[in-house]
Amino acid sequence: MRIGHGYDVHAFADGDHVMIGGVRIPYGRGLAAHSDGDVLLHAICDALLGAVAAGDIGHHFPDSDPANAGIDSRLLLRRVVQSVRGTGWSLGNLDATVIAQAPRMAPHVDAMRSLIAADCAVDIDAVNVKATTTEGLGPMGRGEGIAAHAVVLLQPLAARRAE
Ligand SMILES: Nc1ccn([C@@H]2O[C@H](COP(=O)(O)O)[C@@H](O)[C@H]2O)c(=O)n1
Ligand SMILES: C[C@@]1(CO)OP(=O)(O)OP(=O)(O)OC[C@H]1O
Repeated sequence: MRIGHGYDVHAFADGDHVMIGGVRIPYGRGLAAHSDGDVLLHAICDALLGAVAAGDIGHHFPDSDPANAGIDSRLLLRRVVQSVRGTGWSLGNLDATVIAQAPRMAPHVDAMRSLIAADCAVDIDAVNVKATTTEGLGPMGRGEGIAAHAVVLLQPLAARRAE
């Protein structure tokens, strides 16, 4: 087994929606980023890369590369999943936490889980997404941005086939 952790944060900027877990959530602000700013998917990518000691998302998809400008983070996640599988590991399960005072994540959590599970080629039961405010404390509590943590457990590809 291999374990990995990922963390990402993006500041709010002008806009009318945020992309979180592949879901477009209408909101009075957007997230500043080179890509679509999907902080949850970025944290998951980093957790997956961390689990196979392959660095981080910025190493594989630099924000200096125009090809990544405005890119759909689901594409990045699928590429990371392929790369992880190439090393002989596959996702066992993942658990993630979105830290945001607003907008509300709860109505969108099942849609996020479904998209993430599809991109990681696992059952939805292997994917948990939860959200918390910081009760108004700190930068997220002041509504300056959104952060996300993700933890993944990988299993050998052979073990998965044997299940
Ligand atoms: N952006 C958020 C933050 C939290 N939730 C949900 O609200 C519940 C209470 O959150 P706490 O701040 O007290 O941890 C919790 O069940 C969260 O799922 C949310 O939907 N969106
Ligand atoms: C995803 C990338 C690449 O478009 O850019 P951002 O959207 O700015 O996101 P960040 O979390 O800073 O991570 C890595 C980047 O290289």
